[in-house]
Parts: sequence; structure tokens; C-alpha cells
Amino acid sequence: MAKSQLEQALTRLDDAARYLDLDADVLEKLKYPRETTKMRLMVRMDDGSRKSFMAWRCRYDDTRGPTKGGIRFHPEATMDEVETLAFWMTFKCAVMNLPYGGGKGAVQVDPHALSKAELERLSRAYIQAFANVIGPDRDIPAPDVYTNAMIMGWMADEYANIVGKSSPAVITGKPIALGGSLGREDATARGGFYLLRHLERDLGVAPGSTVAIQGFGNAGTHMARLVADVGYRVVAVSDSRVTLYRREGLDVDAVLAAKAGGSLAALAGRDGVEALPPEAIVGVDCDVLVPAAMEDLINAANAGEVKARVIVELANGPVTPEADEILFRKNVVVLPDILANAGGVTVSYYEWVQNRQGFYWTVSEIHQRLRANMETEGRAIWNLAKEKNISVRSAAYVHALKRLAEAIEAHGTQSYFAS
Ligand SMILES: NC(=O)C1=CN([C@@H]2O[C@H](COP(=O)(O)OP(=O)(O)OC[C@H]3O[C@@H](n4cnc5c(N)ncnc54)[C@H](OP(=O)(O)O)[C@@H]3O)[C@@H](O)[C@H]2O)C=CC1
Ligand SMILES: O=C(O)CCC(=O)C(=O)O
Repeated sequence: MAKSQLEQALTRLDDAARYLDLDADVLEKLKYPRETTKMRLMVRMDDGSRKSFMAWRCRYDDTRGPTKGGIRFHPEATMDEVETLAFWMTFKCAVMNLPYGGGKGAVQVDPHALSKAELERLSRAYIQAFANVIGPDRDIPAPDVYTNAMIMGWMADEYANIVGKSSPAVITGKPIALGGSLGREDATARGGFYLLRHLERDLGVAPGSTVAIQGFGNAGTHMARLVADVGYRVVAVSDSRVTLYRREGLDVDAVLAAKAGGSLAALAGRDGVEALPPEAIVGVDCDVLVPAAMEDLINAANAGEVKARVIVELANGPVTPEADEILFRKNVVVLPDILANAGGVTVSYYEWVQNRQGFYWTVSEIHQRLRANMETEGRAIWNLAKEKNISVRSAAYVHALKRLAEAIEAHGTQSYFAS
């Protein structure tokens, strides 16, 4: 029988455990999600009918603090996917030494098929359903695929209505007007960008190197702008419909404008821009490939096509464990999701801290802190990978697992956290 997504993800835990002398309790604790709540949301449509949508929230592990992680609105969302994403959040928060465990949520819906009012009712229904699961000290959602600051604003408002008081620290990635943090909007890309720049010499890339970006939403668009601004050449970008490719480099401003105008394809054929199928981005000739969309993009079937020397995983889980082995043998360096896209949750943490203290930082303070955090954890993981001759992903898991194990043990052997 084929492995579930979570079973596949757990192979990374087993791999990391080989490098540490762990108490068996630690692995037993981390092998299963602590709590997954499943609810069917009933939402009134504009035409007066009611439609139902399956929704989940998983709190995978709260050993190191309240669970933290985004909410995804996607037609193919499943409980297995939510639990896997929550497992990754557990390790991501530990990689960055944030005082959080891992969580994630999703609604199985195509949000593009809803009107704005329907989307708002769906977002509020999610909070009505999960109000007892989430909370500023229990479980703190944020944006993910096909959710954004506007949706987080509606959700924070609904939570405030339910608990009868303003409670901004319950959700991060909010609009600035509702206590959102400066710098959260591009934080996922910026974290990956700071990591890439810090490791340039080790990786053998620099401004002038070529970049291909898969997925052109929050993570992908900001990454395109950041790398182009310092002189990297963005040769390809893709979304769910098309890959645009130009060997000499794309005009990033024009690409951003085309996407904002509704369709990347509008640029096809202009100035030598080629339009290819979305999946063609994997084999594009480039130095740095940046997956910024969904899981399993690079798998056993297409890993051999990768021409990039470096992969920066802004997406969660874009490389399967089988593909990881193929890439490692090909000397392709993968900067793994739990490190490379951790800028998002790190600035979410800053937002939560600012909400709790009621005092807000400037955007340059946010950028400075984020850069320092990415460089500290990134360097430690890079050095560990070199020292043990293992992949950067394995090193990131070992780095996080050490912290998780210490916390599990510190709770005491009779604690429910460790029992
Ligand atoms: N937002 C955040 O703060 C964080 C996000 N991430 C991860 O980054 C990734 C992207 O998230 P985010 O940018 O927020 O999401 P967005 O919803 O903003 O953008 C998603 C992008 O992915 C594209 N896409 C969706 N399905 C496919 C597909 N099958 N093939 C190619 N492209 C596809 C979409 O295409 P189209 O535009 O055509 O719909 C869109 O451009 C996800 O893995 C997410 O979990 C990780 C950390 C934090
Ligand atoms: O900002 C956050 O809290 C979580 C972001 C997220 O869902 C992720 O890192 O995958």
C-alpha cells in the first residue's frame, strides 16, 4: 500500500534520529499528531442556498509552546496533508528556536469560485467551528496557500466577537490596521532570500546567477522581486497555468504586472518570452530553483531533469524523500522548507510578541531580527551538514530534533507532554 503523506514525512524523523542518542519516548511523542479536529462548515451562498465544506485544524505537537501554523484554502486539501504540514511546522519552529509547537489548518474549497462575501462567511465559519481549539496561548493560525491578510482580519474579528474582547495575538498575518506586523507580507520570501545571500559563497551562486521560481503567489512574487533587485537573473516563473521562460532573463516588473492584471500568459510571445506547461519549470536551465507552490513538485519521476545546482524550498514539501536521494547524489543542494521558508512563521512570532506587548517595531527592526535569525540557524545547520556529510535537510531535522528532545525530557517523565 502507498505511504500516506505523513508516513513519508516521518521518514525524515527516523533519518534524523540516527544521528542522536534519543530516549525512545521522544520518537513515540513525535510520531503522531496530538490533536486533529475535523468539522463540516455550513456556509450561506449569495443565491440563498447553503453549501458545506470539510475543514480541519491539527495541533501536531505543543511540547515547546502553543501550536502555530497557517490555514490553507484549497480544493485538494485533506486531513493527511494538514497533519503533514503541522508536523513540518513542529520542526520549523524548533529549527528557528521559536517558543511554539506545530499546527496547521485547511478548508477543502476552491476559494476562486466564491464571491468576496461568501469567502468572508466561510472564514468566519472556520473560526466559529474552531474557536475552542485556537487561542493566543494554545494555537495561533496565520495565512497559507490561497489565504491572506484580509482573511486573517475577518478571522481575528470573528474570534474577538466570540470571546468578547479584542485578542489580536490569536492570529498572525493580519492587516496592519488590526495589529499586523510590518514585514510579514514578504517575510517568507525574505527569510529564504537572506539565507541564500548568507550562503552564497558556500553554494557557489551570486548576483548574475539564474533563478527559476515555481508558484507566483505570496512567496514566489516577493522572491522574484528580492532576487532581481540585487542582480540575480530570473529566467522562469510559473503558476498553476503556465511557465514563462526567457533565457536572457524576464523583466520582473512586467511579470509582476501581468500577474496582478490576472494572467502571466499575457506576456507569452513578447520579447522572446516562451510559454511552457507549468510542470516544465522543474527542468529549466538555471542555477537556483525556487519551488513556491505545492508539495511533491520534484519526485522520483522528474528529479533527474533538475538542472539547478541549488533548490530553495519556499514551498512546504516540494521534494519527496525519493527525489531527495537522487538530488543528493547529483550534488544538488536543497535548502529545506523547515529552514528556507521559516521567515514567514518567524515574523509571525514577532507579530505575536508585538501584539502581546502592545508596542510595535519598525520595518528595519523586523528585517534586522529576521536576517540575524536566518543567518544564525542557517549557519549552524550548514556547518552540521558539512561536519556529518549529510544533506542540509537531514542537518535541519537533527538541529530541530535536539531541541524538541530537550523540551520533551524537560517536561518530566510523568508529564502528559511526555507520557
Ligand atoms: N504564505 C506564507 O507565509 C507561507 C507559505 N509557505 C508555503 O509557500 C507555498 C506557497 O504559499 P503562498 O505563496 O502563501 O500561496 P499563494 O496562495 O499566495 O500562492 C500559491 C501559488 O502557487 C500556485 N500554484 C498552485 N497550485 C499549483 C500547481 N499545481 N502548479 C504550479 N503552481 C501552483 C498558484 O497559482 P495560481 O496563481 O495560478 O493560483 C499561486 O501562484 C506553500 O507551500 C505554502 O505552504 C511557507 C511558509 C509561509
Ligand atoms: O506564519 C505562520 O504562523 C505559519 C506560516 C506557515 O503556515 C508555514 O510556515 O508553513
